[in-house]
Amino acid sequence: MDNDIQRVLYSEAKIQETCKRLGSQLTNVYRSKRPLVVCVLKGAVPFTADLIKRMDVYMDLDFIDVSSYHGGTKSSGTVKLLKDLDTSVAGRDVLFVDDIVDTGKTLVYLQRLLRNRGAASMKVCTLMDKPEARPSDGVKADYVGFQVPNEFLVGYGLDYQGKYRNLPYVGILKPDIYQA
Ligand SMILES: O=P(O)(O)OC[C@H]1O[C@H](OP(=O)(O)OP(=O)(O)O)[C@H](O)[C@@H]1O
Ligand SMILES: Nc1nc2[nH]cnc2c(=O)[nH]1
Repeated sequence: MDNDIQRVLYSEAKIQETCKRLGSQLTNVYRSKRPLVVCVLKGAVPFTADLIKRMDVYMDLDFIDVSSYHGGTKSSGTVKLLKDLDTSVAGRDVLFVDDIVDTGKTLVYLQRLLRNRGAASMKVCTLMDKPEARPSDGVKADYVGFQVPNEFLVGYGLDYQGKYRNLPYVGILKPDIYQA
């Protein structure tokens, strides 16, 4: 897989350092609460796994699966709910964990869905934020690892046609991979 990567943007060590920083920030925020951590499948799996180990709080963990990217590099614009939570969110302090906020459509969809179910609070922690991909008055993440350039990224959960999620770092693919 390494041969398909043109440039590494965030190394494994840098990502782990960032998980540690975000984890201690979130420990302070949720110290006296018991948050419901919602991992947004599938891309957020590696980040969620590393982040929650750095959060020294009592918490519950659940998973929701939504999708708007269908094998390519562009959002279809329509977010679909593929798997719902198992937990009731009424009165809960919800922390969404995602790998990237890009156009923000996924987040808008998720916040609307859970607001209607009576969550007490909703915050968003994302490893990567691509603010250039949405209007300046668009949705905002509360806790951000890296502000990333407006490019299509892979690795550490992020896929291209289902591949590269298991790379331990985040990078940019060589252009010929898209043409292959
Ligand atoms: O801000 P947006 O433009 O909505 O993009 C962000 C979403 O896109 C990716 O998920 P995707 O829909 O590709 O599903 P996946 O995590 O299963 O790959 C990523 O994991 C985010 O959830
Ligand atoms: N693989 C991948 N998926 C995304 N979903 C939203 N933005 C991205 C991105 O830059 N790369």
